[in-house]
Amino acid sequence: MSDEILPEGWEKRVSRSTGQHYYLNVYTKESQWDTPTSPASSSHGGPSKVQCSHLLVKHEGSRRPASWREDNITRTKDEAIEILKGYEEKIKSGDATLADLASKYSDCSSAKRGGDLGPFTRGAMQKPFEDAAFALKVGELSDIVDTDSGVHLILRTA
Ligand SMILES: O=C(CCc1ccccc1)N[C@H](Cc1nc2ccccc2[nH]1)C(=O)O
Repeated sequence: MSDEILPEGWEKRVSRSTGQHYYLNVYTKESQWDTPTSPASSSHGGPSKVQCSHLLVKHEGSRRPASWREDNITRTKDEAIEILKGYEEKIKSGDATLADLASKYSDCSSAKRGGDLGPFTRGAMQKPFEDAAFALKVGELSDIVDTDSGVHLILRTA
């Protein structure tokens, strides 16, 4: 039936020659006869969509050196990195969670949601952020990631 629910990233197609229906991986454009039972993976076999939370510390060189926390952010990039290293230690030692620290200190509007950015595919975020996020396993914390927005810690949550 054509109203079946398919895992993320698959679409149902009908073969023009045989009328047989098949399934298309929208990321790799590969097709298969069998009904897919898991989300379509990207060409590198990695996930096609991830969900992450992040903690952003902006600095004087940030694209927009302002946030809900501070109208004019003047800290240097080195100072921002040292601050983020402090948060990284607290998270890794179990003294705090990324969500707690992001809600208090992140210079991104996602701070209001504990740093949660929601699910996203490739192409949605700045490339250094995307590459770091898609390389993480679920539950894994990134190293410090540098983007035009500032410096980030990223936690993959799904
Ligand atoms: O771009 C946004 C909003 C991001 C967002 C996405 C989805 C849900 C909620 C927020 N905020 C920027 C700071 C910023 N730069 C980023 C770069 C990559 C990922 C998240 C980022 N956050 C800023 O405030 O300057």
